[in-house]
Amino acid sequence: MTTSQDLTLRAGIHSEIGRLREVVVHRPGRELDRLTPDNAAGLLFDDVLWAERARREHDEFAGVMRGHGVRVHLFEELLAQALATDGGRSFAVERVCTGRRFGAALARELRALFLDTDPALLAGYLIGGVVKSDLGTLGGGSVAWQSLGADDFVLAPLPNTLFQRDNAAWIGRAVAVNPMARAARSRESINTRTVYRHHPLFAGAGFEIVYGDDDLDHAPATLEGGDIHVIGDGVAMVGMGERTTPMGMEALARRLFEGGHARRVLAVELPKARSTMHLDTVLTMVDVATFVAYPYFDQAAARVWLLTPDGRGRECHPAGGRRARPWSRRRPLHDLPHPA
Ligand SMILES: NC(=O)NCCC[C@H](N)C(=O)O
Repeated sequence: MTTSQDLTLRAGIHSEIGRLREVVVHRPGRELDRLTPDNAAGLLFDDVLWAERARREHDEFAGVMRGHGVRVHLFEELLAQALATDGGRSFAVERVCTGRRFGAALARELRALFLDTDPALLAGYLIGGVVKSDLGTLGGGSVAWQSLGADDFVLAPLPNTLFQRDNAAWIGRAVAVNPMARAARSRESINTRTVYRHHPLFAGAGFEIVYGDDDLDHAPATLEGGDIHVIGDGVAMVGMGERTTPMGMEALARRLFEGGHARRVLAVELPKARSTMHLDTVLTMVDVATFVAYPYFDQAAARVWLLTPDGRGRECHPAGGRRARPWSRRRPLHDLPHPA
């Protein structure tokens, strides 16, 4: 059960460890059923998941959160509700059905079809993907269509919708709709923007989208929410590694400062490897000055910069030198010394 219809939203994230009141999660859908040994790696999965089991586990998890008084919003429902508005539907359809993605002839037909599709079914298509046989007879003059087999994807599935934290991140009352580093996840932003722009739940929620809510190609200034930790007291920590680049981090920091959403950003360099894909892969904040750390992440070797609203980013060296005295083992991260 979701209460997304209730139009009062307590929106904002002010720390990693405060009380959770509202959460957006995605219940695994058809996109997970569509993972195969052949396409898993391209869709950024190490293996094929047991989708039915994932759904059961998801339902239990959501139930536990509800039991603690958390209002749980299911992303696919939010998307369907946003697509039920005229503005939301045309916003999404225009951006998904482009000539570049499908060729002009098929794009035109898909646009007409999707504008006329039931919102819940369309939300399922936009997340779960579409194979040729889902659509019946289409594409009279389209070579792109004719060249597809019955089981080929017309529209690829987005199985990483599961990782809701990555595509949209809240920092205080600021939202970044993140330009994703991998092509397999880039379409997630269209779905997320559709929800934030067109779902009535967010209409009066008093937040500002500070990054990514446009049709620009932001690469190489990519940014993923798993790299963003809201430490508290106006400080955000951003990992830079395989997915988030220094340019993406700087763009976010500048927008956060301009909007008064943060007073400090700590940028932490991560090894560019899958095992340290995001900051939240290696560090989890569990109390005001306590993190659980991935043991193979060499904290002492990590370079850290402090960015301030004057537009400067300065590397932080703890007293005695970075290697001589690993700050991360002695001080809470939000207590880093100010650079000289
Ligand atoms: N924040 C996270 O832990 N995100 C995990 C993302 C995994 C996903 N398969 C990806 O490669 O993007």
